[in-house]
Amino acid sequence: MAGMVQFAKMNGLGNEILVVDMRGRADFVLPEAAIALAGDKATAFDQIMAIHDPRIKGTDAYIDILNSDGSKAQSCGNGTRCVVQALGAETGKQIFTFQTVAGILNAREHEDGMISVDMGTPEFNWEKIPLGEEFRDTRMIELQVGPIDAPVLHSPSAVSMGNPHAVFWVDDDVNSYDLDRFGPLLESHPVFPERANISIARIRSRDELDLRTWERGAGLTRACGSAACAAAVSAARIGRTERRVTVNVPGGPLLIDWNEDNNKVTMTGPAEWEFSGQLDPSTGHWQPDAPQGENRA
Ligand SMILES: N[C@@H](CCC[C@H](N)C(=O)O)C(=O)O
Repeated sequence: MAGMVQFAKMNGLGNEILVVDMRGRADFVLPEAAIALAGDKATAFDQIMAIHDPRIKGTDAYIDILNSDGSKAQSCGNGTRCVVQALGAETGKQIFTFQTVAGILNAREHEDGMISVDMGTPEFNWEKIPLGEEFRDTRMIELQVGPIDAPVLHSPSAVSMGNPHAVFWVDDDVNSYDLDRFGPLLESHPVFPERANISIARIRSRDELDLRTWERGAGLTRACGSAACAAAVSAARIGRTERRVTVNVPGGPLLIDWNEDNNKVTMTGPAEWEFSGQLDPSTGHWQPDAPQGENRA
């Protein structure tokens, strides 16, 4: 299907997002289009959130998520907030239900502009994360970086928030680790058959964490919402924090709240609009919208 579609360049705490309006169409944003858009400085992004017509009753949209390497992702917390802000501005609605390949997501925009997303139920079973070998206890799995007798990073917690995550715990500054170097090696380690998002986390107190993430399919990012959720539930699971924590990512703070029934992780944070345009979902060719006030033919 030919033709341009509308998009908005947005960000969620510096996690670079393209929200692409695919409603009314049967085609998808193709991986080659994603790679072309990611390679252009003006449209460089971490995730594309492609909004499609709802597939099931009671949902507002189906969302297809692509990483900047063209691969698909099951979940994207920061991108979901961007979709809520974009659709909220269009419709005046504040409450949304989306379907993704990982299931149903409920989200709400608050009066102050902050947006909460229910990121669903964390999965700790090794086969479902998935891990490449059996680990009965995924609170700390056997995996290390560096010399066997003095590892630089070791024993990460593993969890799926719809997408696979490994969280390495450190006691010092998360910025002092060369995540640029370890990230790509760990992302594709055989213990993660579907690759994984790799994070380094420092627990500051029972209600605050610092976090940096190397994202599967996107590399180092300024924020990763699902990783913030993964770190928060993992820290609570090993007994080092409460269930409600602030997670400081390079782009700013996210509030994460894991409910007592263990089936809901609510992430709250901002979303920001940058500019809009039209793009071709099969090639990635794009053009900006005329600035407001200019005469559009
Ligand atoms: N930035 C996202 C997570 C993106 C998906 C990830 N790279 C994957 O492939 O699983 C977020 O905010 O959650």
